[in-house]
Amino acid sequence: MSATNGHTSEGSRLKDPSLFNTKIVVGSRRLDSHSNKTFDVVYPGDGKTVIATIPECNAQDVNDAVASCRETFATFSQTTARQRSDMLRKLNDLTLANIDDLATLIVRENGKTRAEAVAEVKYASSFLAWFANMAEIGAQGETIAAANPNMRIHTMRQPIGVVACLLPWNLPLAMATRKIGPALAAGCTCIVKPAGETPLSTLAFAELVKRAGYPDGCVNVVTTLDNVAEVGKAICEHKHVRKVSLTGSTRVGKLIASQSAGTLKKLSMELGGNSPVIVMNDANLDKAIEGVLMAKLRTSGQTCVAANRILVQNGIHDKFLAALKEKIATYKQGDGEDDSVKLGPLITARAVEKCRAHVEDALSHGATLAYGPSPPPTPSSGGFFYPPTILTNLTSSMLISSEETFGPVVAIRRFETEEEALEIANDSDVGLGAYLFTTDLRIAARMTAKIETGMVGVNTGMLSACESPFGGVKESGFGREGSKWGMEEYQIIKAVTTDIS
Ligand SMILES: NC(=O)C1=CN([C@@H]2O[C@H](COP(=O)(O)OP(=O)(O)OC[C@H]3O[C@@H](n4cnc5c(N)ncnc54)[C@H](OP(=O)(O)O)[C@@H]3O)[C@@H](O)[C@H]2O)C=CC1
Ligand SMILES: O=C(O)CCCC(=O)O
Repeated sequence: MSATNGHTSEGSRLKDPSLFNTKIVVGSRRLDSHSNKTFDVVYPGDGKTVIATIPECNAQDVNDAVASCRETFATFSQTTARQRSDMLRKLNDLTLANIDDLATLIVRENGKTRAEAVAEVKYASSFLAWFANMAEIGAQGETIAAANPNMRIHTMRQPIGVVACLLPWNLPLAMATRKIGPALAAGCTCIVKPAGETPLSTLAFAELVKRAGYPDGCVNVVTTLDNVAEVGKAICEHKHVRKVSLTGSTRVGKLIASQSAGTLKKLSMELGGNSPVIVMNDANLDKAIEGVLMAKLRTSGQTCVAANRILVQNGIHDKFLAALKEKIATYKQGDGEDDSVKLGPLITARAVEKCRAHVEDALSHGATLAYGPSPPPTPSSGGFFYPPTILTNLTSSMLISSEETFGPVVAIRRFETEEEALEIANDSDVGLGAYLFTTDLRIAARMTAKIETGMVGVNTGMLSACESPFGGVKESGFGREGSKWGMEEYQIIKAVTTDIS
């Protein structure tokens, strides 16, 4: 890669440069990898500036990190739920106190706009606050009415052990706290692997974990880009890792599941989506446009709940399209630090290429380009940008109907009846999010019950909140994050039976 090496000055962008960390975390130590190799983190906004050089880990680094997590688990698992609640509150205070620096790191490693990065830190913080509250509530056991009068049965909830948190690059800090927060609340210790593209916010967060007073080894971090196959396998096959939580693609989810089978780990899989949006004739047009743009363009279209197939009923189709074109034209694309910019770049040149391939495939199968450049642009040297694009006349035969695009491409399909919309929406191997716009409560009640996804937004383009269970069905995975169920994923239920005769 041709690169401008700018990372020596990168830390000076932060108010607290000591949050700019480029070493892995193993217990009290900040280390290079056993491999002595490194990889570069590149700023997606120009596609060439190297903002950090990070250790390329191998299986030995994983083993060291797990050993440290295991050693700490012996004592950390014995802390009280109230102590863990207090520690998480302190960690949340530190996260919010460093919101500007964390947002800067997210803008630089991911490319999203500063407003989005600040929103992400707040979202990340909400999981810490939520699980600080849940630490005590979620630790409660139950008394069971035993059939045998001589027996007393009660349950206790205990931390499952060392957990692995495998993070995506699209919301690097929020997905870190959505996993690390409940793990620490439950009394687990964590080996965290951020995505290779976005390790900096995780490494900064690990420093805050230390400052919050957590024992060394509660949160260890290993980093990799090119050696992810070896590192991922070492984590999944390690007998002392008892649980893996992944947010990533369905392809990688299947790999992790098969690699974890030999040690029968508990798994949480938050995988890819292909979210349908259904806009009914009676929808409030302003709300539908606002919701579609939110669901489509957040993080430049790179979320697993991004609207991928926009199904619009015939009676409102043309009005909807005209309003959408007008509104999308106001989305300025560019450098995330520019306040007037609403859309940042994509994460890599590969992501730009995926958008181009989806648009080209749709056009070759009869779609119409309603908005955006023609021909579809290829990755250029000026950053990983793909311009906002609207396609109409989407059909099932197009790639975009079966694969998430992960970019700012809005693909619209007409439908006539409620049944037809449901059939198209459910014609997918995955089922994570779905959105419905209607002002008729009867339609909403019927359709939300029949949509095959883990989450449905009605008259909103935003499904995500720390208090709401996040997760999917079908090949979007299993397990729920956030909410009152999120901590259970990191616990075992132990039943204790006592003979009192
Ligand atoms: N649900 C979600 O939030 C996400 C969905 N995706 C989907 O995947 C598509 C492709 O994106 P891309 O980044 O290439 O996706 P990949 O499937 O290559 O990677 C997704 C994540 O899994 C990690 N990973 C890859 N291989 C392994 C492995 N063998 N063991 C453990 N972890 C692994 C990656 O880490 P690393 O970056 O270090 O390679 C990354 O964090 C996107 O267009 C999108 O559709 C992608 C990311 C997040
Ligand atoms: O998997 C993702 O894309 C990240 C989660 C998005 C969200 O929480 O809204």
